[in-house]
Amino acid sequence: MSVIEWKKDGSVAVVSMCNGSNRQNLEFAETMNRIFDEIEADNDIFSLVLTSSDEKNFSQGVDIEWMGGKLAENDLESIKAFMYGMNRVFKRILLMPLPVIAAINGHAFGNGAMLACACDFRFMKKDRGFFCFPEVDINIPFLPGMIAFVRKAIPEYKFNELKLTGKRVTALELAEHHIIEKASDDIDELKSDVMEFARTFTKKRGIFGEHKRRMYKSVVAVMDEEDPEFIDGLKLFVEG
Ligand SMILES: C/C=C/C(=O)SCCNC(=O)CCNC(=O)[C@H](O)C(C)(C)COP(=O)(O)OP(=O)(O)OC[C@H]1O[C@@H](n2cnc3c(N)ncnc32)[C@H](O)[C@@H]1OP(=O)(O)O
Repeated sequence: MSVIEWKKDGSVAVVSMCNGSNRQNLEFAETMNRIFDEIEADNDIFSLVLTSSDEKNFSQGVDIEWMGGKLAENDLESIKAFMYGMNRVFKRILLMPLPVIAAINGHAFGNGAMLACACDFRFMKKDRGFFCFPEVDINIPFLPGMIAFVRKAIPEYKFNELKLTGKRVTALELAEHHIIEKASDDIDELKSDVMEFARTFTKKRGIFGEHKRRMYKSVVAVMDEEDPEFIDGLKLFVEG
């Protein structure tokens, strides 16, 4: 079974991460990029909802165990392919010529939280699930490109707090700072809120894509120009 699946619901593509905690590894990145190819090729799709079928998790971020295994095998190329693959996922969301809406149905940690931040809009349910950047506690620095695109989703004062404390927050706190459109009561309300919002979009791809290209030009430049130094040099952890 695939780690990510998608289906069409009218003009909306619903992409569901379906591998439990949805840890991100090379297979995750390659599958997401393949699904984006399929969605972009279908001109009857006007919005994309990104969610997970798991009861508890949206995505818990990087698959640290997979990465540790690749390091132990000295398979550094797979790690680099994963990092570039995820950057491609983030960049494609930033530039996709249709709205990408995250339905955060559970825990969104690290790269999982970042995945939601790359999206144009976010909704989250409030009864269970935390949003968190734990990197400060697990010795993982953000890539420069990550810092650049998270800033478009989170006000600077709040990003400063979340990034430097590593605190876990719920949908209610995210809604207070307009990081999400709405804190939905439960999974059923989340689904209906997100689908109702997604269906309001029937914008032409040309103009929608051009808006996003101009808005995120400087973010994409950071990803293209500054990230390779850290990925190619595998400067992914900080000691001490
Ligand atoms: C550059 C990028 C780097 C990376 O990506 S690095 C990887 C980063 N990822 C991580 O570090 C993830 C690591 N994973 C974890 O730490 C844990 O795997 C989780 C915290 C994600 C989940 O832990 P669990 O114990 O399975 O969580 P629960 O059972 O869902 O919740 C624990 C308690 O918290 C309550 N709770 C959860 N959400 C809410 C909410 N929104 N409002 C109020 N309470 C909530 C629950 O009910 C429960 O409580 P009760 O223990 O009493 O049953």
